[in-house]
Amino acid sequence: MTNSTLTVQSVTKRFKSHIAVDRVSFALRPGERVALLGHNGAGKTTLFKMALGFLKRDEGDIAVMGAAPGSNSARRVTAYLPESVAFPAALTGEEIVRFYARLKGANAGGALELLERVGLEDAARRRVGTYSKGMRQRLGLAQALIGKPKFVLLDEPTTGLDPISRQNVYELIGEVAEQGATVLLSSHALTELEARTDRILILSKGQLVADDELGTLRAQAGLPIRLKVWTKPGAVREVAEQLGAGKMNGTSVELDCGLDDKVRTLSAISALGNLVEDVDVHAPSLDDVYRHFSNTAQKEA
Ligand SMILES: Nc1ncnc2c1ncn2[C@@H]1O[C@H](COP(=O)(O)OP(=O)(O)OP(=O)(O)O)[C@@H](O)[C@H]1O
Repeated sequence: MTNSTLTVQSVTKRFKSHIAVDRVSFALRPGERVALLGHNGAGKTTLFKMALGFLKRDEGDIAVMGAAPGSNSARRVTAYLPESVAFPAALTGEEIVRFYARLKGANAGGALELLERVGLEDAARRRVGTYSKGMRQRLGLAQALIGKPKFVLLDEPTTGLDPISRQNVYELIGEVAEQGATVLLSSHALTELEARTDRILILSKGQLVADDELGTLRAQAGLPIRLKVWTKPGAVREVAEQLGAGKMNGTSVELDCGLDDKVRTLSAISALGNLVEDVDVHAPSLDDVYRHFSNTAQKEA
């Protein structure tokens, strides 16, 4: 546990009689990119606020690199990007990053590089009041990353960003993690997280209902793999019969198989030779995995 960037041990937070976070435990290691997922009101922001020291927990323990959240040593290593960032409209992007660099005792050159890294070099001398929402969000990310933080908390960092900017944000997150920082981000945009995070945490009604790599969660969920077999013209029925498959249309046959059965099924398809033109293999998506764990938790509740 001493090696962890963030340690959360059996943490509970109540608002009057409502339990917002319920006995949650996990630990994050250096260099991990972790997605925190959950329905509206699941407790994600409450957990963030406790890790930042903005809110006191009712039970359990939280430590940021061994220090109490909100303490000087925790604040020195922590960066936070809230879902909506606000900056003084009259200042330019460059003035803002210079200001934060001074505040954090960081090098101004590095801060200006970050401004470039988020694609704001051309707008650096423009007043923030003229920035679009996406530009303000990117400025927020640059500001958060000043001073090479070790623990980076990002609350829906890609909301309001266009596809290229989203890609840039994930590239930057990847670079920061490669340098050893732990990135914990909350998001509802599951598709874009799939290949860009190392670990998934799912909260449901305040409880942590899943915590692992996507591949492991897929295996735990036991969801089927979907295969779509494109056939030679006129061969759909024969291929469907040979594979004992259910669904078919004019040009393709669809079938589901378990993870254990994937190789055997692909061999059976391959044995059909030139009756088959192509095969698409769809592993369960993060959306499917998320739905599985959330629905299971709701049913158990
Ligand atoms: N200050 C507060 N006072 C009372 N209840 C609160 C307070 N803050 C949060 N809650 C409640 O705690 C629960 C968890 O809220 P939280 O904001 O952590 O959810 P979330 O997962 O971040 O949701 P979203 O995806 O909508 O941002 C909700 O039921 C919310 O209404």
